[in-house]
Amino acid sequence: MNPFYYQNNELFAEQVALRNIAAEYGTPCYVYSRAALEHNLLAYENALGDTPHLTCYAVKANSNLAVLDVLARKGAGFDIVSGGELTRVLAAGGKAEKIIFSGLGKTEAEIEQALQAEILCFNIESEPELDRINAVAAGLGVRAPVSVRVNPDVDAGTHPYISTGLKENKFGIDINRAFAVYERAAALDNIRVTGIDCHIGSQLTAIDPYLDAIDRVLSLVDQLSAAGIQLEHFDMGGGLGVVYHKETPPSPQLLIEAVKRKMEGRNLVLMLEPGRSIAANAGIFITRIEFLKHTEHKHFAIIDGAMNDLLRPALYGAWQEIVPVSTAPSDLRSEYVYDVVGPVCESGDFLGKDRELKIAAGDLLAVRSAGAYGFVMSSNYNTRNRAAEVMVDGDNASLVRQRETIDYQLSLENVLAE
Ligand SMILES: Cc1ncc(COP(=O)(O)O)c(C=O)c1O
Ligand SMILES: N[C@@H](CCCC[NH3+])C(=O)O
Repeated sequence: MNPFYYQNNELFAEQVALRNIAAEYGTPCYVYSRAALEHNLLAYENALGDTPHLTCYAVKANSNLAVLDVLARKGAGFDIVSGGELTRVLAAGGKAEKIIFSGLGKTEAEIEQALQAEILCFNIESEPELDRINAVAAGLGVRAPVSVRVNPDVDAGTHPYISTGLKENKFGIDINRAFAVYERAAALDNIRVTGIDCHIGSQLTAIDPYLDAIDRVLSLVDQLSAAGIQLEHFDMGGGLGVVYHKETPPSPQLLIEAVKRKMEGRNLVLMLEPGRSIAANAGIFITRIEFLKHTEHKHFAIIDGAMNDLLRPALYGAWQEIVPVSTAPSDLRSEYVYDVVGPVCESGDFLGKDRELKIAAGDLLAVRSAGAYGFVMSSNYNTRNRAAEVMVDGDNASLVRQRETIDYQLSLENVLAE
C-alpha cells in the first residue's frame, strides 16, 4: 500500500494534498498515514493468523503518541528501549502486559518503573544486567520475567552501523555463553525465565539470515529444555527491510511463513519486534526549496529541511527518494542533476545527492519512506526547531506534534548567576 500518490500533478497523503498541509502547518514537516500504519501492522497479523504470537512494534522507529495510539488500538504490543518509551506507550493507551523491554543499558530506575508497570518481559543483554534486574525485583518483592537476547553470530547483510547479531557487536549474549546464563537466571530468586530473543539487525532484505539465526537459537532452546528450563516464547526480533531504492525485501507474509515452518511442532509463542517495516513507508517528509544555487561544478537545491531533521543520509549514506510535491508544468522550473542540501554548516548535510529534478525556488519537495528513524533521530543542531508532525486519516490532517519554538528551546537553559 502506498498512501502517497499523485493526482492531477499533486502529491497526496491519503485524501489530503501535501501542499495544503505545508500551507497550514509549515515546513519542514513529517506526514504520517494512519491507514498505512494499520495496513503494515495487519500484514504481520494476517500472516501470523492463529499462530500464538505477539507483534511488538519497535517504538524507537517512530514514537509519536499518535502513531503508538493507532497501533495500540489495533492490538499491537510494543518493544521499548527506555523508561521514556515506556511512559509514551502507556500514555498512548498501550497495554503493559504487551510490552517487552529491550536495550543494553537499563538503569535501576527504568527497571523499577517497568516492574511497577508489570510489563510482559525484559530482554536482557548481559549478566550484570540480569543481576541488576534481580536486585531491583527483590527490593520490590516481585519476580521479574526475563528473556535472554542471544547473539547468534549471524551476518544480517546490512549496513555495519545497523547490524547487531555479529559477535563483535555490543548486543546480546554470546550464544555459546547463553546456556550458562540461563542456568544462573533460573536459580535466581527474583527472576522468572520466560523466553529467548534474538535481533540480528535492521533493514534486512533476505530471509536466510533470519532462518540461520532461528536454527541456532532453537537448538539452544532444545538444550535448555533437556536441562529442565522450559521457555514460553521465542522473540525473533525485528529488522525486516523496506524499499528505499532498489532493495527487494521479502514481504512480512513471506518471512512469517518461513519462520512458521521452522517453529512447527514447538510450543512457543512467537514474538516479533518490527519497527521500520511498519512505520517507514507510512511517512513522508516535506520541505521547501529556499534557493537554487548553480556553480561551475554543481547544482544545489537548498532546502529548509536538514540533517538535523532527517539524519539517515548523513549518518549511513542512506538513499531516500526525493520527489516534487507538484509536477504541474511550469516554465519557471529548471531541470538539472541536483544535490539536495540543508542549511546546516556541515558538508554532510544533504538529503540526497545527484538527483534529477525539475524545480524552482519556493517549490515543495517530499522525501519518501521517512516514517521510521526520521523525526525520532532529529536534533536541535544549529539551534533549529524540530519539525512539525502531522497525521492524515482519510480526508483529515491533524497536527500530532507542534513545531518546536526557539522560546521552548531556550526555556530549558540557564545562565550562571554571575
Ligand atoms: C532490539 C531491537 N528490536 C527491534 C528493532 C527494530 O528493528 P527494525 O526497525 O529494523 O524492524 C531494533 C532496531 O534495529 C532493535 O534494536
Ligand atoms: N536508525 C537506523 C536503524 C536503527 C535500528 C535500531 N536498532 C536507521 O535509520 O536505519
